[in-house]
Amino acid sequence: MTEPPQRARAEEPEPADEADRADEAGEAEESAGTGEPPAVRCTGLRYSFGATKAVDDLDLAVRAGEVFGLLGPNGAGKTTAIRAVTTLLPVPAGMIRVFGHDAAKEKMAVRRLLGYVPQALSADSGLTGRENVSLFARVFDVSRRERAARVAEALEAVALTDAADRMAATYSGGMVRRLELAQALVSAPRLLILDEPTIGLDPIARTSVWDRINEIKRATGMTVLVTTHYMDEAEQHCDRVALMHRGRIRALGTPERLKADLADVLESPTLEDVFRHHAGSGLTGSPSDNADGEDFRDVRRTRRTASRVG
Ligand SMILES: Nc1ncnc2c1ncn2[C@@H]1O[C@H](COP(=O)(O)OP(=O)(O)OP(=O)(O)O)[C@@H](O)[C@H]1O
Repeated sequence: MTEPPQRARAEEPEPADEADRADEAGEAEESAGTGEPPAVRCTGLRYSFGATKAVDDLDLAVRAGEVFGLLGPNGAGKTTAIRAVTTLLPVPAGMIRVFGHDAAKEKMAVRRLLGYVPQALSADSGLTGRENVSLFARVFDVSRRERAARVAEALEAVALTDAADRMAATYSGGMVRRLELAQALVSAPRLLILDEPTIGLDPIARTSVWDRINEIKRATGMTVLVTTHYMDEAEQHCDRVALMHRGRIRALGTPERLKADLADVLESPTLEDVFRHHAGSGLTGSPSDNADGEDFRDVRRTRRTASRVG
């Protein structure tokens, strides 16, 4: 990855016209012909841990059926935002709606619509793959009559049928991640939320996880909301991305559009260049805006060493 020239940080991209802006922000989804509410709508979402504003006035609409990527460095607020969407963090009414249901007022309705793969390990190494998925089927109230078939389908969808009756402790990192996907899929969610689904995986395992996600999305029309540090994955697999920094969305749009917006100031910009432009000193003019000095490359290096499987 090449270093972006300094001038890219000092110049703002050309603003898009209002209609495009609204469309990029997801505001036009209801007039897009489906009449369906967005999969997720956050309106002025705020969440603080004591004095730390983890999410600060976030507006976002994820369209039904898209793969939406939330990108940002450590501490940007991505996990906090998606945990609020899952209802695991309480927020006041009116801030989050999932397929039209208010996350504060209709918590159970929202929970029934989504599958969540957290960043932390959620599979039990002392159970087989099938037992792990069955456990989630029970937790998510999949009827006893349907359970065995749904578990088998979920394992099949992530290509773990052959390994289903082996202990999860014998799985590779990529297989564990696919198992966690199966756990989230067993309740047939309309919205799949994935927090760093490929963290710590080698490139082949990363590809295999994304292949499964894309196939499931094609087969079911499921909406996918994903956080990732991997810009290449976001470019390749996300329909739209939001770049988040210090609790706020700094840019939002298709990867192509965000790069095109920067084309006037940088030759062949990458998504990483776009992020640097928006989250670096370019936004505030203050060099201290990225005072911790950490960028995606640092994050990627750190996370590559992360041990995912126990
Ligand atoms: N349980 C908590 N208690 C106190 N502060 C927290 C807690 N969880 C998150 N924070 C703080 O909130 C901010 C946002 O954290 P969050 O985990 O949402 O970021 P993130 O973008 O998901 O980062 P990462 O990629 O490292 O997971 C950070 O400053 C973090 O230190």
